[in-house]
Amino acid sequence: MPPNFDQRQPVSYAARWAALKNVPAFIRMVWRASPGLTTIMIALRLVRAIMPVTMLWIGKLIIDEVVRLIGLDNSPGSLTDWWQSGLAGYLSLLVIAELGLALGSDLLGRGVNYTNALLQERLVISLSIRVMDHAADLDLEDFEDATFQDKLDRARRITVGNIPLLTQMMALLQDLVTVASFAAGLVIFNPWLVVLLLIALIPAFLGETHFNALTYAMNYRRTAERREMDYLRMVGASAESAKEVKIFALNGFLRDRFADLSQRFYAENRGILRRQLLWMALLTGFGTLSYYGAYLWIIGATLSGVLSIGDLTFLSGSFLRLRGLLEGVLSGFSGMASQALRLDDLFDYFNELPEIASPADPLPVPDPIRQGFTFENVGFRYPNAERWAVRNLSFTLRAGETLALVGENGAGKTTLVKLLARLYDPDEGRILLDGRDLRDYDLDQLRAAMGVIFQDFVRYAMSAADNIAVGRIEARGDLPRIEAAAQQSGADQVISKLPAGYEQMVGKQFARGVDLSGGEWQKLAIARAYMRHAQVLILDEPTAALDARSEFEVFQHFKELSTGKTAVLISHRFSSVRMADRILVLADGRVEAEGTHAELLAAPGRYRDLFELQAAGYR
Ligand SMILES: Nc1ncnc2c1ncn2[C@@H]1O[C@H](COP(=O)(O)OP(=O)(O)OP(=O)(O)O)[C@@H](O)[C@H]1O
Repeated sequence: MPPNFDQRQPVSYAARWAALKNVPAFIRMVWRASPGLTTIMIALRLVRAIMPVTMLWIGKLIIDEVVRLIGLDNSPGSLTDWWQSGLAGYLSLLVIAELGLALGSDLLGRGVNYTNALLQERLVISLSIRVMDHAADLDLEDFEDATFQDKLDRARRITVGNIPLLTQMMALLQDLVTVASFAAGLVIFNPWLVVLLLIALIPAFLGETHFNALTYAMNYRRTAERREMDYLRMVGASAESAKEVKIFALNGFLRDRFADLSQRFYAENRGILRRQLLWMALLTGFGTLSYYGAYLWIIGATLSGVLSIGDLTFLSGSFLRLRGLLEGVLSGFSGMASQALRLDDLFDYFNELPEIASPADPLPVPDPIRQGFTFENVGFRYPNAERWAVRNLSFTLRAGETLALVGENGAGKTTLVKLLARLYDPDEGRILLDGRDLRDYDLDQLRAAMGVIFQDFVRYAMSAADNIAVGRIEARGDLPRIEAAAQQSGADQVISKLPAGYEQMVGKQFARGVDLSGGEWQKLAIARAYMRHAQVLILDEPTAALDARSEFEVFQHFKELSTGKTAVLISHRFSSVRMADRILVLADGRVEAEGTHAELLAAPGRYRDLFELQAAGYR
């Protein structure tokens, strides 16, 4: 196994910021996950946002009132005297209000955390469901594309665990409102204070952004080296490589290579850090100067009586908090940009649209099918494949017949079945059902009319009953029907040996699961086909792991149960194939010969050769 280190391609600084474009769509997703919780969350955050300025303002009123009371002639001495004099009524109200706000702020904080946790859960659930639903709509072809698989994998990973962007976005909203409320407070006293504040912050902010961009660009430029360093670190100290590193005494080599790379990195990084140190010292110094300029004005105005002592505390408090808040807002945007970048994967995935779908005005699938399916010069190539999997394929699958497909590995048998079930559409030619193109029919009805069991059927880590019920999931609660299907495929014998019978959990993924042999799994899978009243039954070699007797029995059952139905079976065993009404011999994606077993054996050709080869093995 290759050492596991982050292989994601990084993006440029500009692209990172551009990812903020995803935020509106993200907000819609949050809203859709839970309109109620989103509203409560925003309301709580908004109330919380204006609390700091309100508390500071009441603090100012308290100080002004205290100063006024102290200045009174004959002011009472102790707190009790004050209380009895009735002079401190307004002050008491203010203090109670301040206390109430402090308690309320705590409570609100907890409310925000609670709502946030619930909303996170709702969002993860709703996104996971959307990812699953969307996967069900997409074409099989998409799943065979490596780029798409990466996309799907990353989209799925986003929906596991918390989504930090949600919390970041809400916290940023709250901080922005708090900033606005403090700034409004400053404007009331003197609009120039806001200007001074901006002068104090903007140069430092620009400087910080510039150096962040430089560091980011350096990391971006050195991606290859950084990944090599990660790789060396992994190989140098991991369980997978420990054996070889010891045997070949590679430690010194790996360490020197790592040290060499990191030294170059270090030198460049130090250069940036030095310049940052100088510039930032200057710019923040400038900021501090204008901050104290504002402070000077505030003190001056207080001394000259324009401002009260309460105003002084309010303004200096506001100034101090605004500085911290604005820095937080700026880094909040930057954090949001990185998180929003991860959403690209999710949106890319959601933007992928299926090509195989029902037409606008679909035909109903005929019941019963009268003529059957006709392949007319069908050609199909898998995505990104050079070779045609099938080409110039022409034949008819007649309604009511049992057709066997034979051919060597890679001849195109499974591909033919996938085309028949419209898991893919042909690239050339067409497939007709009762004279009309397969693409004109309702896709859901078409799939419902077919029971296909593939050679690589899924082994569900669920109960034995559910493993059969997946063939017709609506009938999951219908045990007699499940039992009948099991009996028809021979799965009933497997299930009777399980400790918990039909309720037995199979597969080893979960505790209490009992694993089955390949042949036993196949019997469960084949029962799925009998769960549906399909007009067309297809068994694509799901019997490979069955012993000869079981396969014979399975196919005999299949033949009996498919009387009057259209059936296709794929097998490499001639004992099974010969039961079919007609046999198609495929080679290189085309029909090479067709006929009954007897007809095909009578003439020289691939069928006879293969048959004799197999027969020789048993002699
Ligand atoms: N998902 C895929 N992507 C690319 N090529 C594929 C894919 N599946 C099959 N092929 C190719 O298409 C050709 C036909 O494959 P197909 O699976 O239809 O053969 P088959 O006759 O069913 O073979 P087998 O007897 O081994 O099951 C082969 O050359 C195969 O390599």
